[in-house]
Amino acid sequence: MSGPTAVVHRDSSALAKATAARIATVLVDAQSARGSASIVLTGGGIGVAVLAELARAPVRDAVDWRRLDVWWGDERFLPDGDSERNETQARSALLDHVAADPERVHAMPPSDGPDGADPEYAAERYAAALARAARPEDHGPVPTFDVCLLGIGPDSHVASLFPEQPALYEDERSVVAVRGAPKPPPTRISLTFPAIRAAREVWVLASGEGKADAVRLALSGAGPTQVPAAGARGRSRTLFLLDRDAAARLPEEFAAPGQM
Ligand SMILES: O=C1O[C@H](COP(=O)(O)O)[C@@H](O)[C@H](O)[C@H]1O
Repeated sequence: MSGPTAVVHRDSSALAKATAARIATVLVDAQSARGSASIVLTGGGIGVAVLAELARAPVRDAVDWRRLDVWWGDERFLPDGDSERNETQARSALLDHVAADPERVHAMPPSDGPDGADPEYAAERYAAALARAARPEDHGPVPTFDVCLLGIGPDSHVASLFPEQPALYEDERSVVAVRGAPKPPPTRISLTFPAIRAAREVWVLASGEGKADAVRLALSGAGPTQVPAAGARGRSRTLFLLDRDAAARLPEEFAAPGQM
């Protein structure tokens, strides 16, 4: 796993634009090197803003959207089309505006889907889809995602891995149901740490002063049980992509003069 690097942008708009450009570059590079690319999307304010910027950016035309697998890091377990679903928001921000292959857009099941309102079955279904997509060279039950985007909550949750919850201890399953989440809605589906850590690159996105303490803790050597974002690491690279407000309390070793 790679140690994290922090990159600080002037404000949330610059953060969203720069991250959109980064995504396009990573996807183009992956398609050039391996024929296709894969990305894990996040929900949340800055995560969806990044997708909207990517939809607007001319560089989006450099990506071959049909050779892309789209996965989600977590989902709010709500009916299909609910405006609070991460899938619904990602579709309206980006996926409805590009020529993605519907067969390669792998949304997490909704609460009125084939498993009904049972998030455990829905989590198993998603884990099975990931396992089918994994190839022998992936060495595990999930594909080696090219990039996994994660938001971070003020409580330092990433995906739907909340502090002190049982999902944090999962070391076998790639996807779990989460019940009793402290942030609504209480029922969710989430990738686990082993699935997140299968990604080549993990990017934690944070905007706003309300995230500054969570970012500081995640970069201060805290344990992932108390500070889940501290456990989000990529195989090759881990980036914390921040605006100045979210970076306001960075540990000294991350606060490079050129970034502030
Ligand atoms: O509920 C969720 O929240 C987090 C962070 O959201 P934000 O609006 O505070 O940035 C997000 O990462 C996660 O995917 C989502 O389900």
